[in-house]
Amino acid sequence: MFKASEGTTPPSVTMATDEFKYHICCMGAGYVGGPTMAVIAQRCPHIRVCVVDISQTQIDAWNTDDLPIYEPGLLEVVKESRGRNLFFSTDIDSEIKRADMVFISVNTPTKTTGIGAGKAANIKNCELCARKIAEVADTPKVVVEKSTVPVRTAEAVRRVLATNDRGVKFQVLSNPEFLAEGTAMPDLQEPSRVLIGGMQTDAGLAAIQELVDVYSNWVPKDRILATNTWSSELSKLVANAFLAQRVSSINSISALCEATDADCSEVSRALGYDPRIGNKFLNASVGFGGSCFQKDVLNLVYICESTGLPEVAEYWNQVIVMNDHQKARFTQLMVKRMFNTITGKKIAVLGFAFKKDTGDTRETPAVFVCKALLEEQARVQVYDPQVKRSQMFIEFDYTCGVNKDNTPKLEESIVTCEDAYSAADGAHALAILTEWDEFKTLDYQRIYNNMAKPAFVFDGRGVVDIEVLRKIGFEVYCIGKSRPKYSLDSK
Ligand SMILES: NC(=O)c1ccc[n+]([C@@H]2O[C@H](COP(=O)([O-])OP(=O)(O)OC[C@H]3O[C@@H](n4cnc5c(N)ncnc54)[C@H](O)[C@@H]3O)[C@@H](O)[C@H]2O)c1
Ligand SMILES: O=c1ccn([C@@H]2O[C@H](COP(=O)(O)OP(=O)(O)O[C@H]3O[C@H](CO)[C@@H](O)[C@H](O)[C@H]3O)[C@@H](O)[C@H]2O)c(=O)[nH]1
Repeated sequence: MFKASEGTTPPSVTMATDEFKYHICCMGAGYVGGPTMAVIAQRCPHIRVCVVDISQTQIDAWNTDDLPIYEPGLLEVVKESRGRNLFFSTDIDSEIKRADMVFISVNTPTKTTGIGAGKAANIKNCELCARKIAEVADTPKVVVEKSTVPVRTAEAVRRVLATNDRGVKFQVLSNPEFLAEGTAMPDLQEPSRVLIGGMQTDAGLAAIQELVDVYSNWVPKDRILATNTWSSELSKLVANAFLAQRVSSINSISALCEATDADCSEVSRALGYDPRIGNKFLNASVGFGGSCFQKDVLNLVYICESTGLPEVAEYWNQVIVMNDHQKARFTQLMVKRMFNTITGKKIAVLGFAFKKDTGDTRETPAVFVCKALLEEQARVQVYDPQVKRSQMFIEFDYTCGVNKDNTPKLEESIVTCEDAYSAADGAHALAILTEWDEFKTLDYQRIYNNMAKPAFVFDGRGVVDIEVLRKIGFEVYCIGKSRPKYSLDSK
C-alpha cells in the first residue's frame, strides 16, 4: 500500500497490516481528516490509521512531502507516522472492510440549489459515506461523524447503515471537531475538549467508551466529554455560532469606534479583563471568513426556521448580516477616501487567505473586497505567502461566481506578486486583508517611496503601527480606529 515516491518519507518501522489489533479508517482526506488522523496515528502507534478519499490527487499529495494543505507543524507529524501506522489510500472498500472504527470527515457545504438553498448544509457526502459503509462492511463497526452536520444527522446515517444486507451491527457516534486552521496541530494535540455523543444504550455507551479509549492515549480524561448524540451534534453548530457572534459583535462596535474616536482595541482590552467575557475573539476585522462560520451559522438559522422558531433564526441571522456589512463597509471606505474613484488605480492587496498561517481561501473576506475593487475598475496587485494564483481564481468563481467568461478582463485586472514590495510598487493604496506576521515587519518607508501619492493604507486586520506609518507620510485607515484629522469628512 505505501508507495515510495519522490519526497516520501520511508517507514521507520514496518509492521504488517494484520499485526495491528485495531484499525481506523477515515473517509475524507481534507483539512480535518488529514491532520486529525495524523495526530491519532502519532499518539497511538498501536493503531493502524488509513485516510481514504475519492480524490486520487488529494491522496497522492498526502503521500509526498508537498501536502495538499498548509498547516504549521503538520508535515513533521505526518512524516513521523506515515508508512508506520498512518496511510493514505483510494482503496476505500478494503479500508472500510478492515476497520473497527470509521470516521466520516467529508465536506458538508451550504446547499446551492433546491430546498434550503443558501442556508441548509448539504449532507450528501455523509450519506454517500454511510451508503458505502453499508454496502461493503461485513464486520461490526463504530461509525463516527466527524463532519459538522445538522442536528439529527446521525439518525439518517443510522438508517442508511441499517440497509446492510449481511446483518452487520453498527453504532453511530457524533464526535465534532473543534480545531481551527493555522493552529490545527496544537488544537489536536492539546484539545480544549473532545466531545463524544452516542446512544444512551448499553451498545451506545460501549461505542462511546471505544472512542474514549482512543483519545485517552493523549487527552486528559476530564477533557473528554461524553453526552447524547443530539446534544453533541448541536453543540458544534452552537460553538461556531457563539464564536462568529463575538466577531460580528466587536465588528459592529468597530464602526461605532471609528465614528466616535474611541479605539476598538482599547474597548476589547477593557472587555477582556472581565473573566465572564474573556479576552479571546475580540479582534475587530474586515470580517470573518473560512469554511465553517458562515456555513454553520446559516445551518443553525435554517434549522431554527424549519423547527418553527423564526425569532431565534432571525437573531442568529444578524451575525451574517453584520459580517456582510463589515466586508462592504471596508471597500466603501476605500473608495470614499480615495476621492470617490479608484478607476484605473493600482491597489495592493496584502493577504488573500481567510486568516494567517493557512492557505485556505474559502469564504475569505479578500475575495469580496477584490470583487468590489474590480467592479470599481481598479487594478489589483495581490500578494499572499501561501495562496497560489490558480486558487484565487477558483475562489472568485466558487464564492462570487466571478470567472473569465462573465468578467473577460479578470485575468489582466488581478496581478499576483512574489512579495509585498512588488505588490505595492506603484500602488495608490495598500489593503491589508490577512494578518500574516510578515506584514508587521515590512519596510514601510521603502514601500511608501515606491507608491503613488497620497499613499493610502487600509488595514483590515489591525496589523500596522498607525503612528509610525503616519509619520512616514501614509494616510492610514484602520478598522475600529479613529480616522485621520486631515480628512474633510471624519465620518
Ligand atoms: N476546515 C476546518 O477547519 C474544520 C474544522 C472543524 C470541522 N470541520 C468540518 O469537517 C468537515 C470536513 O471539512 P474539511 O475542511 O476537512 O473539508 P475538505 O473539503 O477539506 O475535505 C473533505 C474531503 O472529503 C472528500 N470526500 C467527499 N466525499 C467523499 C466520499 N464520499 N468518500 C471519501 N471522501 C470524500 C473530498 O474529496 C475532500 O478531500 C466539514 O463538515 C467541516 O464543516 C472543518
Ligand atoms: O477575534 C477574531 C477572531 C477571528 N476572526 C476571524 O474569524 C474567522 C475564523 O477564525 P478562526 O475561528 O480562528 O478559524 P477557523 O479555522 O474558521 O475555526 C473555526 O471554525 C472551525 C470549523 O468549524 C472550528 O472547528 C473552530 O473551533 C473555529 O474557531 C477568520 O477569518 C478570522 O480572521 C476575527 O475576525 N476576529
